[in-house]
Formats: sequence, structure tokens, C-alpha cells
Amino acid sequence: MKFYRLCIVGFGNVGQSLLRLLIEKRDELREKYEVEWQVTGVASRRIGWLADPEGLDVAALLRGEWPEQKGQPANVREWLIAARGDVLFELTSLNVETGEPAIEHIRTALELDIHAITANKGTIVHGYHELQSLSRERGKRFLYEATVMAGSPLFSLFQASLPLARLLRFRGLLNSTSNVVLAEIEQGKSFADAIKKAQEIGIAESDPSADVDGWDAAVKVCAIAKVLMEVELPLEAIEVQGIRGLSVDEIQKASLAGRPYKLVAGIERTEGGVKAWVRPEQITPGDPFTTIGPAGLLSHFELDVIPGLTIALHIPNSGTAGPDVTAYDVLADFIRVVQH
Ligand SMILES: NC(=O)C1=CN([C@@H]2O[C@H](COP(=O)(O)OP(=O)(O)OC[C@H]3O[C@@H](n4cnc5c(N)ncnc54)[C@H](OP(=O)(O)O)[C@@H]3O)[C@@H](O)[C@H]2O)C=CC1
Ligand SMILES: N[C@@H](CC=O)C(=O)O
Repeated sequence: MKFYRLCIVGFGNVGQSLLRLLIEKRDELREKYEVEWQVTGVASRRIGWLADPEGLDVAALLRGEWPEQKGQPANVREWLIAARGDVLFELTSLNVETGEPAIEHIRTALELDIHAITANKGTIVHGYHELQSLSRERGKRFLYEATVMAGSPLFSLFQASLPLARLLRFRGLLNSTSNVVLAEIEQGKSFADAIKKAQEIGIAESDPSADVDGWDAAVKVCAIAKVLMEVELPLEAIEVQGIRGLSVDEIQKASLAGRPYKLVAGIERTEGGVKAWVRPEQITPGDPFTTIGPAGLLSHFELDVIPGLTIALHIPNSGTAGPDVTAYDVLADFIRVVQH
């Protein structure tokens, strides 16, 4: 039996879903992978750096009850050492501009020979090469399946099942929040109430302007360029237009005409590199984008060896399905660590 001490930084929607899923899958992890785990560290701005190498009470954490700890660790390094972590789950809020402090959290974990798993796409855009090479140097994993198309295999699909395939073109729905907001406005809700709906489902970023202004999708396009196309694409080089500029009237009329708006992201290779964009587009009947609900995600890839490959992810427009499927990607990365 292998035993892992787990540390979670960022204990919001995804962090809590992950903990619930780890508990739900505890027996299967033991039976199928001979893995036992304990959460020995939990941290966030409100919680501080909680650590107990003997294991924290996970049921209490999920009830929002944090044990009083005198002399808490002062920073991520002290925290990981105090918790004697084996795996760090980095699940803090997206920082579009710098990817921090998530990059620092992951760098510190790898320097301490701790595997790092993240759902935070800022780390890919701003820290991918550094963190990849550090993870190789230390012989530890840095995994990020949940960062793009959370809930469906994307990076692991390419890595495991599409060797030597060259990605030429991509078009997709990468931001659930914008598409939920558009669908809610089509039903007569105000912009503010539509955002509230996305927040209730747990899919909006901590600052939802990253969603509706197109930056969350842009960061994901950038991650696709970096990881799947091996191309450097600065965020500033992406043509980004969010949904905020659309009026309620435009959104509702487009929907009534059977050509609703969706926030669409795309990238294609050009002679000199790549061209990438995020923008609202009216979709026509028969477009694969019409086949999924508002919170769903869809990616269509054109490869040199496969003319068209589509991944569609269906997410109910209620409950905590968004963070739950994200947590599953994070758990799948944990299993990859266990099999390392
Ligand atoms: N929700 C989803 O469906 C998906 C989310 N993601 C990504 O997963 C990550 C987490 O998302 P989600 O759980 O929804 O976000 P939430 O806003 O629900 O939670 C974010 C958590 O990060 C903590 N946090 C923020 N800044 C810091 C910091 N500087 N130091 C320590 N903790 C910090 C917050 O702490 P506190 O509350 O104490 O301020 C909170 O616990 C994000 O990067 C997001 O982009 C990826 C795919 C899907
Ligand atoms: N805010 C994001 C969450 C996942 O990355 C979205 O709405 O798609």
C-alpha cells in the first residue's frame, strides 16, 4: 500500500469538489491502486496555511470548520514542509496577467520534491516551460489536465493516443460562463442575474470579468498553442473580444432568429506561426456547437493525420457539475502520479 500526504491550496469550488471526490473514491483507490491518502495541508487566503502531518479532519473541512492552529506556517514552503506533503493540488484563482501566486506554489512544491497538479491555467501560460523542466529535473510530475476543457481528456488524450499528430486548426467553446450568461439573457434575465447563475453552478472565475471579457478563453487558447502546438503565443497576440459588448436586444434577436451567439475560440497555423482569436459568433443550425447545453464545452481539432476530431462535454446547467467534473480531471492526474 502506498501512502500519500495531500496538500490543497485554494479551497473554493474545485478544492471542495476534489475533497468530496477523494472521499467518495477512497475505497476504489485502495482496492484498484493500493493507495491510501490523508489531507495534511489546506490553505487559502481566508484559511491561512493549515498543516497537520497526522491528517486533518476532512469532514470538518468540508463543513467549513478549520482547527485553531497557533504558530501557523508563514508561507507555502513552510506549509508544505510542515504538512510533509507528497502531492500539491494548486487550485487557487486565475491570475490572467502573471499566473501568480500559483506558479510560486508549484515551483516550491517541485523544489521540495513534491508532485504538483493544477487546474489553474495561468500556470501554463506564464510558467509552463519553467515548471516542466523543473519537474523533469526533480523527477516529479507537473500535471494540468483540468486547465482546459475541464472534465474531458485533452492533454492526456494527445499525449497518450495521438503520437506525432500535428494540430493544424482548433475551434471551440472553451468558456462555460459566457455561454451560460448568453443563454440566461436569451431567457430574459439581466446580465447581473445571468452571472449569478454561473456563480451558483460554480463555473465562474473568482473574478467573472475574466470570463465575460474573453480572457479565460484566451488563456486556454494560449495553453493549447503552447502544449499541443508547441508554439509561443503571447496573450497580447490573441484577438480577444468578450460578450460584454453585445446588447440584450442583439442577444435575444439572434436567438429568436435561430442563430444564437456563443463565445467561440479558435487558433490556426499560418505561414509565420499561428493566428488566434476569441469572439462572440452567431452559430448556424447544424453547427456542432448547437448540440451541447449552455454550460457544456466543445473542441474541434483538425490534425495533419485526422481531418476532424471533436470532443464534446455535457454539463448540466445546475448543481455543482462544473467543479465536480474539474475535480475528476484533477483526480485522474493524481492517479497518473500514483502510477508514476
Ligand atoms: N470552477 C470550475 O469549473 C473550473 C475552475 N478552474 C480553475 O480552478 C481554479 C479554482 O477555481 P474555483 O475553485 O472555481 O475558484 P473559487 O473562486 O471557488 O476558489 C478559489 C480559491 O482560491 C483561493 N485563493 C485565491 N487566491 C489565493 C492566494 N493568493 N493564496 C491562497 N489561496 C488563494 C481562494 O481563497 P479565499 O476564498 O480564502 O479567498 C479560494 O479558496 C481556478 O484557477 C479556475 O480557473 C478550471 C476549470 C474549471
Ligand atoms: N470559468 C471557466 C471555468 C473553467 O475553466 C469557465 O466558465 O469555463
